[in-house]
Amino acid sequence: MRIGTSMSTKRLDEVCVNEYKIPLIVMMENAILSAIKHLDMDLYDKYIVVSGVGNNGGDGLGIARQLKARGKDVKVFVVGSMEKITPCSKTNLDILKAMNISCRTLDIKGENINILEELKTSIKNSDVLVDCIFGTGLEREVKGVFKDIINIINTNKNLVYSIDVPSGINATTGEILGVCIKADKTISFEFYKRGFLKYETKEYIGDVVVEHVGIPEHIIKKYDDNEYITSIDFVKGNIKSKNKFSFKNNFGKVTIFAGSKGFSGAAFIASEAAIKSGSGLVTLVCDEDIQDIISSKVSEGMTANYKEENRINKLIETSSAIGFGCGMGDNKLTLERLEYVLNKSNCPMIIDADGLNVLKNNINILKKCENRIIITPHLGEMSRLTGKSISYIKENRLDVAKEFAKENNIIVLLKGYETIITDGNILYINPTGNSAMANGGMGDCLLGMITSFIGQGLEIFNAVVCAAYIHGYIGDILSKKLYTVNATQIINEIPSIMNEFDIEINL
Ligand SMILES: NC(=O)C1=CN([C@@H]2O[C@H](COP(=O)(O)OP(=O)(O)OC[C@H]3O[C@@H](n4cnc5c(N)ncnc54)[C@H](O)[C@@H]3O)[C@@H](O)[C@H]2O)[C@@H](O)CC1
Ligand SMILES: Nc1ncnc2c1ncn2[C@@H]1O[C@H](COP(=O)(O)OP(=O)(O)O)[C@@H](O)[C@H]1O
Ligand SMILES: [K+]
Repeated sequence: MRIGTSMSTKRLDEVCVNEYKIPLIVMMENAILSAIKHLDMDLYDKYIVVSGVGNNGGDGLGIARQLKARGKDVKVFVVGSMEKITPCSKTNLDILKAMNISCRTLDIKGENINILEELKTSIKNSDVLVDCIFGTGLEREVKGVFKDIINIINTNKNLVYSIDVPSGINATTGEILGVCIKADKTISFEFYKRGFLKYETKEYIGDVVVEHVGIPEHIIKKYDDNEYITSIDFVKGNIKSKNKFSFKNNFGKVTIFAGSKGFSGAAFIASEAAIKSGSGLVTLVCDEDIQDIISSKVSEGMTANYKEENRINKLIETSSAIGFGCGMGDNKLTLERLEYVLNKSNCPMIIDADGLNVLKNNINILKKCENRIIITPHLGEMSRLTGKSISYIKENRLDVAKEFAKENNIIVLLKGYETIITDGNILYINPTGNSAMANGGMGDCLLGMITSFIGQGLEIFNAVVCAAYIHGYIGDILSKKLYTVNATQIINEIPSIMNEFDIEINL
């Protein structure tokens, strides 16, 4: 699914109208027809449509017409200066009038008290309200009669469906411009609006569906912003199939540097996650004093300790991916080890936890490793790395992650609700995962999965996107029956879920 801003919508509209000669009224009618599919017409008969005078309002007027054509009871309220009504909205308003569909207008300069009372009563007597006051064209604080209407809708609430965006939200930034409709469902067009990704907007947008307005795929592709929400089909398309001729060398040899005294769990989880994700060979490098404990638990993996220099050098040279950092300790030795592995390796390297902590003020050591480093910080780690506050990063997650990735020529996976994966140019939002997974070890598990997927030969960026998706997908399945989901429970489910994703097993 594509992510887009108000600007993306505007640019796409202009290109379609000017270059491809698709009249706006045609796209509007497509928008109308795709929106009404979501209005639960089998369940509800009484509708109110509240429209503005922009094209979002035009969508609403067309929806009213289509509802009437399906035998529904529809009342329409139009708010705004009639001299500003857009041509397509005017066309739809004229059709409504000609069809004698009840249509009340609230002019911003007029005395509207009686109509506002009528709106309140109508809401109470209806099943569904369709909100088409503002769409992507909202650009300043909502005031006056617009504000009154939105407050009335929110306080007398029945079921509210917002078209394109809940009226009152800035589609690009997610800022609430004074007041905003609280939608139960938002039926958006072509793009999942970038503003919806701001955590504070979740109470306004409800469930979001993204519908099409009839623009051919190749045109959208040409003008999209390279920002997407990962789809299950994308993941299925990228998972490597095991065919009958495969043997272990086909599935990568990975090395994981993790663990220290008191943190052997992190090393175990990361290695076990890599094994269960399908790596051919997994070796864990750890301190000698925890090697035995881990060896006894990771029966399918190998272990090495830091004293075995030749062996480690060989592992670094021959690995197809290296994971680094979980439970290693935030200290000088970890930094030295990180520099050592960075210098000696050529393969992709995934850095997490203490590997990130020691990078603070030392980010320049990544400079010579162009295009093969993936970092997987949570907000706290990202704050230490960038020197920016957690609240600033939270507010500007997408741009902070993108800029940091671009500046350092790395892939950034910024963890949390709706994890971000970006290389500074392309950005994916991961829609899976939940708060039952917010506990120790989850990040170690993710590191193991990413290392494994890259080691198995998936394209690096796609591997990160797929690992994050499957990690959260398993968490979502487990959380349906478990209050809390632990990393070991995720690990146990990886093989069966991978099997589900590997749809084209070539037997
Ligand atoms: N490609 C697409 O995605 C399509 C989008 N369409 C619809 O078109 C919409 C965009 O239409 P518009 O660009 O006309 O924008 P809107 O319909 O969002 O409205 C903009 C109008 O509101 C006024 N306005 C802005 N801020 C205000 C405020 N704070 N108080 C009072 N008035 C304010 C503006 O002056 C303008 O008249 C989309 O959201 C979508 O619903 C479809 O109709 C056609 C195809
Ligand atoms: N509320 C949430 N919604 C979605 N995913 C979550 C949520 N909380 C945690 N996760 C996922 O769980 C993992 C936790 O990683 P991290 O914070 O590094 O944990 P730890 O360091 O404790 O192992 C991340 O992949 C994160 O995206
Ligand atoms: K709207």
